[in-house]
Amino acid sequence: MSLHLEAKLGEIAETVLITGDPLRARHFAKHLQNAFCYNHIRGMEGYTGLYKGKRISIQGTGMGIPSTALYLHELICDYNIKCVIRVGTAGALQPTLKLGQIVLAHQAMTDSGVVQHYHKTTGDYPEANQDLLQQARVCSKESGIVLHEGTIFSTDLFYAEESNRYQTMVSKGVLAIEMETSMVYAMAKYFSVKALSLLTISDHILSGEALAAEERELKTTEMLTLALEVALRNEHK
Ligand SMILES: O=P(O)(O)O[C@H]1O[C@H](CO)[C@@H](O)[C@H]1O
Ligand SMILES: O=c1cc[nH]c(=O)[nH]1
Repeated sequence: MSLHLEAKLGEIAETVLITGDPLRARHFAKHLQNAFCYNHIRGMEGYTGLYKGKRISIQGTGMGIPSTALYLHELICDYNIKCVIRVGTAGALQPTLKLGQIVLAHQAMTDSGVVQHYHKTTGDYPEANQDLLQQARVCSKESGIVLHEGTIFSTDLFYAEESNRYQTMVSKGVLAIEMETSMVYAMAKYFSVKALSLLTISDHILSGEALAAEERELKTTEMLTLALEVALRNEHK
């Protein structure tokens, strides 16, 4: 048991899928066999079950870097997890991206002041684990689920008032914006844990179009399938 998770030692698998919405974790857990809920503290549900015979956990983290960093710290330092795959949603920044498409985040820029606590170098950005990136490409090819690969941006501020806020990101070719990946990649590297982030486009920053809540659940299932296949093939070294 840790401060915010009541799972017994051994109840959380070495590979954990994380997602902002704890109800999405509950929904995703329906894709596992024999899944059980190991955490109810603060309603931040977490489940462990089997996918094609492999133990996998799915944990809600809440929105944003502070909440995600707290759960990820406890998962790594108190429950010894070895691999984390974020399955989240993001806003598209490039006109070529369509609602429901999936982004594979190579690296994540950020405006957060706390990521530097774990990512101490300047001039580069926290990156995905290369083995997991490669596995995601293989799974994408085999399943026919298309991935859009590139840089994303993790922000601390969902709503911002400047009209030109996204201009630089768009012109630099940043694919999408969300609120956690930069810290997930930075912490994972710091603690020698593997990390990958898959993001379903839930809205379009440029056009304002957005998926309805029920559509969002439907569209995120493809991303979940891909994440489970990556998790299945991942070996801990
Ligand atoms: O769908 P999730 O994983 O919550 O991710 C995105 O959605 C939330 C904002 O609506 C932020 O957490 C953002 O990163
Ligand atoms: O952080 C996020 C997540 C989804 N869509 C956005 O526009 N921002």
